[in-house]
Amino acid sequence: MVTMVIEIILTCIAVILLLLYSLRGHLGYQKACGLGSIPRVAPCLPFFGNALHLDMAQCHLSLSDLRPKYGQVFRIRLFKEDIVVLNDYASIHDALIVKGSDFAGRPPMYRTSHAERNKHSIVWQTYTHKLVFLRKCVLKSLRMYGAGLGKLEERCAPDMDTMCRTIAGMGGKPFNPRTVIYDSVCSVMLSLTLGMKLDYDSPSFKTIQKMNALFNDIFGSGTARRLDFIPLLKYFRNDCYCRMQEALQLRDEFWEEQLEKLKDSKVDPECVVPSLLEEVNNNSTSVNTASNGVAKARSTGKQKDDSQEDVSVTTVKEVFTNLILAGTDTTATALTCLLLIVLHYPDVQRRMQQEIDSVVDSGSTPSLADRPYMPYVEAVLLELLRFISHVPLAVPHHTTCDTSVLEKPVPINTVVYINLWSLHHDEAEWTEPWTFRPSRFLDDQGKLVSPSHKNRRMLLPFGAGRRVCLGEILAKNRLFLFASALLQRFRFEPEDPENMPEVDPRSYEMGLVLHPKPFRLRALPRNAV
Ligand code: HEM
Repeated sequence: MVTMVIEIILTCIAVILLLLYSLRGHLGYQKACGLGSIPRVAPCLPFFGNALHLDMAQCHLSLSDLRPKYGQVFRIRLFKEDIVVLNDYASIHDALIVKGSDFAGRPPMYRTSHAERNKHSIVWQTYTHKLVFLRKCVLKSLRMYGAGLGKLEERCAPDMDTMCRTIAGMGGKPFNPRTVIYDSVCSVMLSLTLGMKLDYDSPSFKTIQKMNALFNDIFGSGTARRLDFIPLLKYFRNDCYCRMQEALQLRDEFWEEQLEKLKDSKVDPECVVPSLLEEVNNNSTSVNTASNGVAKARSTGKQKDDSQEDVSVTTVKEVFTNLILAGTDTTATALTCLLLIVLHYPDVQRRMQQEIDSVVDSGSTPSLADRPYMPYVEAVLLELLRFISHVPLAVPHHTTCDTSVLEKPVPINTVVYINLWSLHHDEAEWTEPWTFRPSRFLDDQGKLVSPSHKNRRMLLPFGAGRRVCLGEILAKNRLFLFASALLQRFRFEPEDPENMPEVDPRSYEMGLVLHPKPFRLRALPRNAV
């Protein structure tokens, strides 16, 4: 009896505390916190905030709908968290470029801090010396300049060839292009990061596909976010939590299998994973040296800082997972969307093919050296990234100090969403934003407008500033190589011209990135090669 009374009292205290906590926002707490000058979206309910009024599965659409009423910068509340949303070029530029490091953090989230992933990751780590160091290492290994570009072509060639042969093998019958494109893009990513190729049918390749699919669910589905707000759900067999455990297990299995192979002399030592592992080896050597009382120095003789010392095998594993995930779904989806778009805009397909045929010798495949001579193809790729904006809210940012956006104060540790979707579909800036129109990026002579042209400045599909996408140059080059090879070799036609799948990106579904609904097409060989 006494126990029951105690339990009831404790439950009442817990409920009162919870209510008081969730009412803080309504009692002027936010004003005290310094977000008072940024309009807050209503209705903001106790405990839930705006969570019940936003479509969490298509948050970019809900947030963009709020812009006419609340302006370019507003804030929403999801459970106990206030989130500032930046919706136009002026505010995004101010935060990411002018204020740079102030907005370069990442918020702590249960899904990313589980198993301490955010301490090792590039995508999820907040703005630390270690992050800056890791970004530098990866960029150096990817080498998207000079001779590095030749290497990229070499690494892409076998997978592009497999992709085109598989498509040709369909013999003009309708098929869903997603899988074949996805496998080729994923294989290039594995070869760029590990420095070796995996067979598409190998168990290791299948493990990666499965791991990617699980992470896609974990970060894509709106309901998965509940775990960040209510981590206790993990004790109730929460779906997202179970998937997270499974994905990490697959990642570890893959890693155990590959680690031995990575010691093989055939592996390119300059690729991301081997070169980071080398860094770890150097660290352990120098730590041992330091513990013997000798000066703390790397094998190269240079002084090193804490950020380098902190790089462990766990870090390498996490960076590898980041690159495979971020580098596959984004590019594969953009290419799949391009095929859907050319079904709807046959004139775009014809003009791309005319340009490719006029620049590339018959018998050769397009190379990166051809890029400057193909302004129309370039304009199509820019318009593709604007039109689909398939990373619509970028990755959440977090303020690293008390700062401001467009002179409105924003306190330290505030979550900030960069609404690229709204930026790229703003009717005041883009004429007919829901129409696919590559000519926005061309001048009267059909040349690509300069990077300082308003339309190019306002196009930020990779974000900007300190956390700009690490794969931006790789992605642009790979999109060019894959897109021009596909259009050189095939004419794409709808399976059923009367019943074409929707091209409007407002109909796409959210995963890790936005995806069009599955569709089928016919690929008819052209005779250019
Ligand atoms: C069409 C292709 C791609 C698009 C549209 C895209 C877009 C983005 C965006 C919007 C962000 C978030 C920027 C921010 O936080 O403000 C990002 C981050 C990132 N992307 Fe990409 N991306 C693409 C391809 C790639 C590729 C191929 C790689 C592989 C190297 C990659 C690796 C990353 C990484 C590691 C980050 C996290 C950077 C950080 O947090 O410091 N992405 N990407």
